[in-house]
Amino acid sequence: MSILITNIAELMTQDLEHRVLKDAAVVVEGERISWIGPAASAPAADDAVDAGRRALLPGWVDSHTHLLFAGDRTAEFEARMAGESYSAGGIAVTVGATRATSDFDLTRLALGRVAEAVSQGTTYLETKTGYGLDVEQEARSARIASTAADQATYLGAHLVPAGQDADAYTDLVCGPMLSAVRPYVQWADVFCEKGAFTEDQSRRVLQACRDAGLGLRVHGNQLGEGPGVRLAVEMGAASVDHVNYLAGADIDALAGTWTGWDPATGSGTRGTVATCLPACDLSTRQPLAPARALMDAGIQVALASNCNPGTSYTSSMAYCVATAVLQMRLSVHEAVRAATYGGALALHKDRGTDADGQRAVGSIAVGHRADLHLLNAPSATHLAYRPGMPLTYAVWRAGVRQR
Ligand SMILES: N=CN[C@@H](CCC(=O)O)C(=O)O
Ligand SMILES: [Zn+2]
Repeated sequence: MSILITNIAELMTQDLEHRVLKDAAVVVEGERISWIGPAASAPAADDAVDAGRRALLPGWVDSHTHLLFAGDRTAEFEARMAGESYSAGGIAVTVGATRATSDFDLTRLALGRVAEAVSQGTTYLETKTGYGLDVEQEARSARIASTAADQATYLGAHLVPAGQDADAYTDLVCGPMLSAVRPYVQWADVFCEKGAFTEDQSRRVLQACRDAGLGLRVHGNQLGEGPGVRLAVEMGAASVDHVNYLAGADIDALAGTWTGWDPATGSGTRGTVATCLPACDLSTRQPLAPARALMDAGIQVALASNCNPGTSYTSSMAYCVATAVLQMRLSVHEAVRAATYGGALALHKDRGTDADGQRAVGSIAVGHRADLHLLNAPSATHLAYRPGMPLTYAVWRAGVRQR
């Protein structure tokens, strides 16, 4: 079954050549993109969709979410808006509510959040554990995460549960808890921050998870300068996320990880992606991550929602893109790239076509997964020009129309 999407006013491919095509068409065959080019020379297909002179982008790739949670933290948000500052301690409230929720309800909540994200143009997403914090509960969250999201991350090292010794809990995270979640996850993450895990504890977690075959990610430099970014670089993490408080040495260290990668071909060794989370920065009233300076230093940047009940209760990637343009000084093309190709880089899904069956996401190119987002607007510029407007018109995920 093939579908021709034609009459596209602007096709923002986010491919390696950064092509933006006018008056374009795309053919989808099954789950893959089989042709892109000028609408005038498009081949025939089984079915046709008239894009009505709208803009077509890759679906959003949300590389950082925490969707496995129950409960409510409205009061904490209200207190923050009244002047309180965010602290990691609020995580414990969500842990209590999550533990008290049945498998059925936790699954329903997670799937509902994925559906919400997809309805706004997200077509590929990662989600994390981290609100279970004991062996049984983390394994349950990992199992549900593996069915709800495209990729799952183990975040047993999110917070030391009240009353437990931090080093003893770190041993648990590195030992029995890791064994229990291992069948369900591709990645491990650690919250390396004052009030969460120290540099040494974080390194131990990352080493154990790397030895178990997991890829690595780090929550770092969110609430103050600290060792998170440099630890992520030292450990070869795929991404370090938040990156609000950076010293010059942090930027240099991240930039150094990208010297073996060729952006023109997308080949070579990927470095550590700096993942900026603008919705979280606004909700916690932290300074916005310096996305402009990171890009200018040659670092690959991703934008992600960080959807979670504490610091960022939104899965709107369009909101993140608008903020990145309006306040972080990225161009529209750069912001959309960070929210699509950047996320794919952070999740190691930027490569792969027919030959290996891996199917890249986050860019529109032949052989890539047909993850497409048709805006109800003639250009991607409208994402920042009309912030907060419902601009998602149609979404295809792996070739299947979602809305
Ligand atoms: N910073 C650590 N973890 C989450 C927030 C978790 C929470 O407060 O529930 C984040 O990425 O912002
Ligand atoms: Zn997070």
